[in-house]
Amino acid sequence: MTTRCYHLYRYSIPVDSQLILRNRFLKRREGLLVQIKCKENEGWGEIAPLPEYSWETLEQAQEQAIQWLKDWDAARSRNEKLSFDGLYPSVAFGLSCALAEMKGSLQTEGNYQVAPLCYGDPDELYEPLDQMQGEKVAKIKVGMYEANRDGMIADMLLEAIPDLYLRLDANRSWTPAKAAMFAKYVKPEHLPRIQFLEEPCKTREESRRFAEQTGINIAWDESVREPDFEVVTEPHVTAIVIKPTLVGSLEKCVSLIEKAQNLGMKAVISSSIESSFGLTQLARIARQYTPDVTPGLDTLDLMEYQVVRSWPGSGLPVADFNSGFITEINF
Ligand SMILES: O=C(O)CCC(=O)c1ccccc1C(=O)O
Ligand SMILES: [Mg+2]
Repeated sequence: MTTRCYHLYRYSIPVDSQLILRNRFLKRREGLLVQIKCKENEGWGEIAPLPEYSWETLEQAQEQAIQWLKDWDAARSRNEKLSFDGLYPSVAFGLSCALAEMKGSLQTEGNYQVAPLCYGDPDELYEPLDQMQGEKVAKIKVGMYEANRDGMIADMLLEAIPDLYLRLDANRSWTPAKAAMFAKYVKPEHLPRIQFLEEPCKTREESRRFAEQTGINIAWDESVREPDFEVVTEPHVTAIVIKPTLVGSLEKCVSLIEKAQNLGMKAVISSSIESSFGLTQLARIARQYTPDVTPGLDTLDLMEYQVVRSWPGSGLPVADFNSGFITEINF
């Protein structure tokens, strides 16, 4: 009799009609839930490649996950381990979470105090910021409208809320001239409360120059996933953003976190728009490995349902295994 078993489920839930990823509207968020059981221990993970960001499709991820589970079972019966090397990032992340849960190495408490995310209307921030305990930090997407408007909004919020810290995210959208235009509208005395601006310009070199010229701290996000990236100290680079679904196994994420922490930089655990299932695991990872940093996980409200595990305090309905949104994959 075998002591190991595993199951895969596919979820597909409707999302808020406004959600645009790069060039495309996302109508449903789809992904896999994997369950691994070994004797009386079990662990779960979410594998959810993000369209427009992940290189792998859900079909490719599913096929690879099935193969890995079969190989893992065979390896374990010879008392060997099976590594996550060569797997797609989303697959490595989901499987490594399932193993970590099973082994009890992923703690159960999470950090559900996230940085409220604003896509352009600053009025939406006042209420969540009012509810926030401890460090007041919000994240604003910039680079979608005029750069001077972005600058004015950031400046206005920093002026109106004296204990507010901001994270801004330009997703590499600004030319050096536009980035300079943004900076011009933020009063110098407010600049220290910009914790960081993620990837202001199209290239790392332009972003570095922007930081040097304006004194605004920056963070790497897209760069972290590029093959030549290394965590090193650089002037004005105060953080790296880690999106585990796009980065890879939990072990790989933890190694990046430790490198950043050793160099005095923040490592920010951030969402790739996972379901509540994956987001609650990310909140646990954040609490365990980045206890002093507010994670960037405020994306649950883009969805119309939660998936199986609920986020504390969320009022969204929870889709369970019998809901019709989740189907088992037989293999
Ligand atoms: O980091 C956060 O606070 C929220 C997550 C987020 O912004 C994001 C989510 C999915 C894909 C890309 C991005 C991004 O950082 O641009
Ligand atoms: Mg970003």
